[in-house]
Amino acid sequence: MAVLVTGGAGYIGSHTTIELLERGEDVIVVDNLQTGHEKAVVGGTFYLGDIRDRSFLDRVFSQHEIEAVLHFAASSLVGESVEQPLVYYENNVIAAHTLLSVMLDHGVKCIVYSSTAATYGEPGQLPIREESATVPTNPYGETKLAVENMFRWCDRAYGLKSISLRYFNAAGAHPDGTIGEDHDPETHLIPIVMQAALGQREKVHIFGDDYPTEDGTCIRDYIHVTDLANAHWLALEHLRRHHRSGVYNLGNGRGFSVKEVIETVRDVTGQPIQADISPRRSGDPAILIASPERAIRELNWKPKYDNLHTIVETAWKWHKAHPNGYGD
Ligand SMILES: NC(=O)c1ccc[n+]([C@@H]2O[C@H](COP(=O)([O-])OP(=O)(O)OC[C@H]3O[C@@H](n4cnc5c(N)ncnc54)[C@H](O)[C@@H]3O)[C@@H](O)[C@H]2O)c1
Ligand SMILES: O=c1ccn([C@@H]2O[C@H](COP(=O)(O)OP(=O)(O)O[C@H]3O[C@H](CO)[C@H](O)[C@H](O)[C@H]3O)[C@@H](O)[C@H]2O)c(=O)[nH]1
Repeated sequence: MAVLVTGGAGYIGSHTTIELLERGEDVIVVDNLQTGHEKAVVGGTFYLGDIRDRSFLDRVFSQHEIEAVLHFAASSLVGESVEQPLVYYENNVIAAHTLLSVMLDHGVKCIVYSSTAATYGEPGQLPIREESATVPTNPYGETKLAVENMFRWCDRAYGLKSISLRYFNAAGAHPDGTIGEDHDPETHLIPIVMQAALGQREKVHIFGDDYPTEDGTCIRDYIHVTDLANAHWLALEHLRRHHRSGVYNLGNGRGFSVKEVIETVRDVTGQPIQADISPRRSGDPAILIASPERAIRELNWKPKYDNLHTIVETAWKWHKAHPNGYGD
């Protein structure tokens, strides 16, 4: 039996593919490479194709005996989602609908899903627990939540079992430095600061220093991509054993400000890194910190890279060796 990974050529999907291969799983990756890289897929069977294409998916499900799906494929830029909501409804919601109906046609009833802290919107209380209100403030979070809800109803109607993993800020790279984050355009803070350390950007723009935090900059909960990958394996095992759907936060439960992140990158890289204060980026909540208690308790998840310094070190190893990402 095989595990199908949609979006397995992307940042988090490629790290999870390695984790699955190391666990002895038979892995099938499907990706249309809209933001992913074939070079990031280091094993398993790769199919170039789009999950919105029902006949393509049908062929993959007919050729392999698929037991479960890990669903990463999506569009995931918050700003872009505000400008092009219909693109997000199509690639996140309609695509998930196609995937689910093909899965059910082939009797596959087990899925682990990449959800996000963006499903919560502006948090009412910290740390954020899974039962906190979900009021997304952008189409990205809205479409991710819509798919979680689709799973809930499909469990009731068809017995589909799903685990939705709400990641906070994915960061870092595989500790061996062979795969890492490569997005174009890059919008995430840590790779942007790395680009400044490499001299590829003159400076980092800090989006606002008038937030209600100690140093005025936004606070986020950075979680290592390898710890996310491991959580997917644990979620899959949980579904295999308990056949019970659930929603889990994945974060370290500790927050760091934008200024603290930049300072840590200065420390790790030894580069001075210029930064200026720019206007706020619209839609940024001041503080997002997870309560990861449920995942620790129920999935037996133990994040290994739980300090920012180590997270940044792994990112630096990747960026230093691959200054042009997979284009090298
Ligand atoms: N990076 C983060 O901090 C973060 C945080 C929360 C949630 N997520 C979610 O995790 C998942 C992976 O994120 P990532 O950062 O690895 O993104 P990514 O863009 O690197 O990976 C997404 C992959 O999916 C592929 N893809 C997109 N649409 C497709 C389609 N229609 N058919 C086939 N392949 C398609 C892309 O080519 C890419 O390889 C996404 O669902 C994202 O919403 C990411
Ligand atoms: O050049 C930059 C880039 C980012 N930031 C700041 O750094 C923090 C982190 O920003 P990222 O873009 O790295 O991450 P986000 O917190 O915006 O987004 C992440 O968390 C979201 C959930 O809220 C989504 O899941 C999204 O996919 C995921 O990347 C934010 O305060 C942002 O304003 C800067 O100051 N300058």
